[in-house]
Amino acid sequence: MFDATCDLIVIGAGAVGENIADRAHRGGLSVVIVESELVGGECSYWACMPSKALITSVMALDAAKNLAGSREAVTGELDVTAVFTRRDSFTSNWDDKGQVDWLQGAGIELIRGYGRISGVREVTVTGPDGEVTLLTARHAVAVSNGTTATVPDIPGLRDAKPWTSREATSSSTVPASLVIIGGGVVASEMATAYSAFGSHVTMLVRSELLGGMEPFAGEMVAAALRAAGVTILTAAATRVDRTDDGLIIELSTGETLTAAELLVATGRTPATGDIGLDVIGLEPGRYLHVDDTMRVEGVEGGWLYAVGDANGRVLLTHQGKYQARACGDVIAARALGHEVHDAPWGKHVATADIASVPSVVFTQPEVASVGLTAEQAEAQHPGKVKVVDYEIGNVSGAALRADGYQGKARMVVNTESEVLLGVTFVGPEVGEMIHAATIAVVGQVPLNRLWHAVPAYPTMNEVWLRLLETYGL
Ligand SMILES: Cc1cc2nc3c(=O)[nH]c(=O)nc-3n(C[C@H](O)[C@H](O)[C@H](O)COP(=O)(O)OP(=O)(O)OC[C@H]3O[C@@H](n4cnc5c(N)ncnc54)[C@H](O)[C@@H]3O)c2cc1C
Ligand SMILES: NC(=O)c1ccc[n+]([C@@H]2O[C@H](COP(=O)([O-])OP(=O)(O)OC[C@H]3O[C@@H](n4cnc5c(N)ncnc54)[C@H](O)[C@@H]3O)[C@@H](O)[C@H]2O)c1
Repeated sequence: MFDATCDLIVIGAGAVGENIADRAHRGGLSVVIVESELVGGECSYWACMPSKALITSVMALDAAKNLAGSREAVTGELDVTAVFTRRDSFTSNWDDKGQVDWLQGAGIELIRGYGRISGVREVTVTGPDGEVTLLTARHAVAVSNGTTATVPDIPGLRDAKPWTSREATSSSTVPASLVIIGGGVVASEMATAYSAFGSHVTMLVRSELLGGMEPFAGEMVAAALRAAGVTILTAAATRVDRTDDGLIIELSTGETLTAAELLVATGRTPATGDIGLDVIGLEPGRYLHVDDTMRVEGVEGGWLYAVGDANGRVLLTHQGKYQARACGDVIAARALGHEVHDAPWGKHVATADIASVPSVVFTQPEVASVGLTAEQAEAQHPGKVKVVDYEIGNVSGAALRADGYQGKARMVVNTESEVLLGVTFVGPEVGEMIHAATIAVVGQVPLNRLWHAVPAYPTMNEVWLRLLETYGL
């Protein structure tokens, strides 16, 4: 057994773990990071990057088809093999050498293997060949080991070995027909991609698409998917069997579907089932509850942190990396006796997780949002909320971008303080517009000052002017 001591041990070298390690090392600590699969994690190889690489070509083709003049130049079909090849380049063909080199350059020690907490500030790593390494941290252990796809307990489903997001984002073949269980973000994005690749896609949903967002977002995405040939059924799978001819899916409605492939996109499960949480009195298999500095609650001595997907606060890479910057910095500050800035919006807390999370759903149309929906705002600020809607297609910049541009913008205003609580844009290419909204929400910019942020003409950002005019400015 090899023993090593360092200041900080990070379990999981996804985007989040890399950032914790980097910030803590820059802050003056020695750091060992443990990774059981590929350095770079889910986002780099089976989530954000490959899924977006698949969809971008679909969007570019749609953009060309939606403009007279360009439309006439589109004489062929999407080259799906070329799309897969381009996707493979974004995953470096599932080779993490580039990220390992980056870790080395940053001065962070990598131990390959599966890490388990085996005592106070102690992690035991089982390597790929069974070799065991005992790591001891002088100051802290950070868990950033992510989540795995949830596979619900539907009779026959596990035995049928369905696709999860991993297979959907890494496949180099297009099933002739694809049934997707779920109506969330993964389901909607993959339905967009695979229907464009020529698969006959059927989504099995419980209710509207993209639950938790403004209802018009799910409605517009559903309408576009239907127009693209996707069937959306409000039904549950009650039994699944894989046969030599594909999958047979029995539904709660009494119908039976057959499909070449089945994708399960029903959310995520924390990967905390087998990382030794029981050794320190925590319940395995659950998200680790943390304070705003990412310190796990209920651990004596406060040496354990959980960051990114592992704490379940927000399952998005950019928020996880934001938490990681705060966490890496605060671990270094606490270790070295420096001042800790843990008041809301301080350097060492992830306040934006609560107040203003931006996200973009890469469907066609895109959904870009930040902060609260109208319903959430009304629940938190009863009687003090005004909702302003505007058709983005009425803005010159949008009309120029696509013939017959269809899109909708909503801003949710606190009428007492006259600041924005939330913004949602739905439409082609709105993803790039959301950062202005994030700045306005985080900065709590008063509307009468936002009025002076004049959008350039003729860009789609002129929707801001129209929203403010509609509000009454
Ligand atoms: C299909 C899909 C598309 C997505 N698209 C987006 C997007 O466009 N934008 C966005 O912001 N978010 C997106 N997400 C969410 C995003 O992927 C996650 O929020 C992000 O990957 C979380 O990062 P993480 O570092 O916390 O965890 P992960 O990326 O899951 O990394 C955890 C790492 O820990 C390792 N590990 C696990 N257990 C151990 C152990 N015991 N010992 C050692 N190593 C261990 C794993 O191998 C992994 O490398 C998407 C998710 C999915 C499923
Ligand atoms: N563009 C992006 O930023 C992006 C893209 C993909 C994923 N993500 C992140 O990854 C996370 C996981 O995505 P996801 O789509 O798997 O989860 P999700 O929470 O977005 O959607 C889960 C869907 O599955 C349904 N569902 C849950 N249990 C079910 C069951 N037993 N039977 C049938 N349906 C069931 C839900 O009703 C919902 O429609 C998301 O929370 C999101 O934060 C982000």
